[in-house]
Amino acid sequence: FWLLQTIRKHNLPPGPRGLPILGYFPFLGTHLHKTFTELAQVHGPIYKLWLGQKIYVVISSPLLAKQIRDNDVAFANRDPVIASTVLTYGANDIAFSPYGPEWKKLRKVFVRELLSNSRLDASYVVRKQEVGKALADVYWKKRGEALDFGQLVFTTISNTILSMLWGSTIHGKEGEKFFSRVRELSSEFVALQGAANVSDYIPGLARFDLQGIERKSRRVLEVLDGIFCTAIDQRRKKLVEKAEKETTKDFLQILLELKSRGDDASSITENQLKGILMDAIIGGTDTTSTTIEWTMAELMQHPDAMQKVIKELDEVVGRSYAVEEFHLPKLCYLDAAIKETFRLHPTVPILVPRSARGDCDLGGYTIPKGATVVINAFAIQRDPYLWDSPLEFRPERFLDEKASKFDYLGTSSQYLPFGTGRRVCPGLPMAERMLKHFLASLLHTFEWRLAYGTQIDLTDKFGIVVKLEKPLVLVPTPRLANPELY
Ligand code: HEM
Repeated sequence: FWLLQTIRKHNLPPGPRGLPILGYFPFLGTHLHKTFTELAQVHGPIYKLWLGQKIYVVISSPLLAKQIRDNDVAFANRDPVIASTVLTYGANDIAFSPYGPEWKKLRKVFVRELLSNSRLDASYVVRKQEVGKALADVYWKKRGEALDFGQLVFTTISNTILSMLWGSTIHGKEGEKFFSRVRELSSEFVALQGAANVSDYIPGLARFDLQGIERKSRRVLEVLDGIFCTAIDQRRKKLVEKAEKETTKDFLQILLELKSRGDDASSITENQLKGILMDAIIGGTDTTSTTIEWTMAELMQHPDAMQKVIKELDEVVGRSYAVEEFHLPKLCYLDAAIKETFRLHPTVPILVPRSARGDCDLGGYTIPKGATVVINAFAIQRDPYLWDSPLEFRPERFLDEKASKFDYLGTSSQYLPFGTGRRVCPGLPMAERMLKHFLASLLHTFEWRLAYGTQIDLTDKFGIVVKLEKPLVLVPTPRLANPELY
């Protein structure tokens, strides 16, 4: 009855038929971004899907994405799946809290206190140290040997983020143990969030938790929470002792200071503090490291483009120096290669779905309150009406003057790897620095070739973050003569 009422009352977009009760759920396939793209070819740039009792509206044109941005507040809610809600302390984080004063406060804290230019300049020392450790490790232990490039990058990026979060809180062997446990759990976290859970679509079944996803999520949360609590306790002790005279505060210290401030405008609860830690670990690690891996795979596949990147590094940095963050603005070809990789392989291809805050109009249709709205960046960024030879890897398309409109803020609705509007990714400045600096360092210090008997395979594997299906196995050979640079 409720369903019929919704259908009758609203001028809903067209869409494919599904099965009774389950809707289109059984037909989604394993690669959601591709299924959504194929459906757009049949049903147009805006269509709806019933998934169980939920309406999904999928957008695949820049014009409609722009309409969403222009009417941003109307689409500024999220509709987290059960796993996301559990794992973020009941959506007490930035990514999943509903649009409103609490979300605004958390986002402001995150952007101003953790990710401002001055904070990021101050934490460069930590990023540089972690990149240095990774390069030294490859140089002394793995040069000339086949290594899993994705694993190297994931470990380094997660260590970098964890060091920025609470690096000076937990030291030595204990720190190493913590880091490796968090790394393992964050992969599980991402898998749970991406799993198709029938409880999300048929709320009446949620209490049975048929696939056990809620139970597993609670287990992962319990372990991560234990780690957070230990880190917080240790950091609190240090604050009380006032034993340290650090010039750089880690993020945890800044967050604890905010928590104890006691004014409503900027103080945060313990759950919100942990929610922010979770966002930085989960939102930042897999996304950034996967982008580095995709860019490397494309460059290995396109030796001409690789040569241009290397030549630029030799000119801008020189073989007697290490890459520093201040070199990054001058590495224009590398920047274009990364932008082109994001276009072809957006790491978060259907972005993080939004939810309509009330009934609203979009493209001549009514989007009912609570409907989930998905922008298919993957489809838009490969649309042959928008891009010349869209399936070709051509960094040059981001070098001419016209290309300057394609920034990472979603200013052009044709290019949206970090989303758009007020919920655009707040981690962007940190992601951009980390990924460019680490990738540039890897390419500057080593020459990479494919391991014997392997080839580049650009097949992707869907999840919230889309990865390479097969590992990229490469052999590094040192390029720089001075061992002190490693
Ligand atoms: C290559 C790296 C990254 C990519 C591709 C990426 C992509 C995205 C996308 C597509 C969204 C959704 C935007 C929208 O709804 O319009 C998002 C949101 C978010 N990202 Fe990122 N991200 C990256 C790195 C990071 C990092 C390093 C952090 C944290 C340190 C981070 C934290 C977040 C948070 C907290 C949100 C939720 C924002 C909100 O709902 O207000 N991300 N990201």
